[in-house]
Amino acid sequence: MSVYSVVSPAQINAFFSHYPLGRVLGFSGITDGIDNTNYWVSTSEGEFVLTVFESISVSDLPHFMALLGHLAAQGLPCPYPLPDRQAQHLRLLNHKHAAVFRRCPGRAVLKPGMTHCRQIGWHLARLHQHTQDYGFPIASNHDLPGYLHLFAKVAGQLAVADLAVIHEELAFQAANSHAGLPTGLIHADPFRDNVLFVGDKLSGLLDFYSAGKGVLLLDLAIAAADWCHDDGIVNGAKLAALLAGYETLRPLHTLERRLWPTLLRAAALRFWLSRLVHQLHPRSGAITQNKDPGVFRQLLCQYRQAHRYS
Ligand SMILES: Nc1ncnc2c1ncn2[C@@H]1O[C@H](COP(=O)(O)OP(=O)(O)OP(=O)(O)O)[C@@H](O)[C@H]1O
Ligand SMILES: N[C@@H](CCO)C(=O)O
Repeated sequence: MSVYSVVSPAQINAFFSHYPLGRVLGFSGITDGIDNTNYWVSTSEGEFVLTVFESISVSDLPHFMALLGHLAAQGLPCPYPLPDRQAQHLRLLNHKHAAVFRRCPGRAVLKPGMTHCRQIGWHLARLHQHTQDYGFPIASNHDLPGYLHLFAKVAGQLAVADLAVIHEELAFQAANSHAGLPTGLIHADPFRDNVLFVGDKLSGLLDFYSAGKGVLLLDLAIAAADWCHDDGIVNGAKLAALLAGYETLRPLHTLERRLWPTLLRAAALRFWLSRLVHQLHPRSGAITQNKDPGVFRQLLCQYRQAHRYS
């Protein structure tokens, strides 16, 4: 998260007065993440997170709020928007839509081990199972047109060597369609900073604002891109643990197994491109993060090398 919308104590107090959540005792901006503005808020009733939505379209927001309610009702460890005194889940703050969530226990694990990789795999399978019949109306942009859209934003500013890798990879992805793979609701951003653990137990799966209908296996490939390497060096044992955790609940189909190396490459390409967009077109904000795009270039090159010899 970054803080783009700066709010005053008076605004926070006024905002929270619409909720039956007690008296505000203090608040501070959260620096993790990129897309929305988040604040920790302590009240006399407990610990909360206030999210000010910065870029999600107003027409999409109710769908995300309903999805979070559905996931929580299914017993997934996901924060859901708390209702205000009028039973509304969204309110305006500084002319932007905002919502309040209970703060989940736990911390993000920055150096995950096998158990963590296994658990995120298992929870993604659980997410996919519990949303099988959930009609989510938003399509994921994790597909070739989405990659091309991101690439168009940065192509003019890239080094020749990077352009060559990206062009080759886009051509490879175009020639290896994901058609026929099982689809459903995907989280699309199951990065380490969106997952909390208490000890070795997963206690929070956060940030569903990239979710959409897409290829299920992409969720695993995206998780692999963030969880299954050690400082940019692919860790095969962690990849195996991620897959094993997932397959405990949902064994992969033959086509999914065949396309796994292709999807690993797609996920690395996607986050290389999206981080380049953030780096080369930064948004202004009071506290903002810039994450390294290079790690995904490095992963993509390793995946390509491994795929060539597989
Ligand atoms: N309900 C919650 N409980 C505990 N921590 C939370 C909660 N909601 C958000 N956070 C914290 O705030 C951070 C940012 O939240 P979130 O990931 O939703 O923001 P974002 O800007 O949408 O991020 P991203 O760039 O990953 O899309 C999380 O990494 C987590 O540390
Ligand atoms: N998790 C993504 C940002 C998602 O918007 C990244 O680290 O690049």
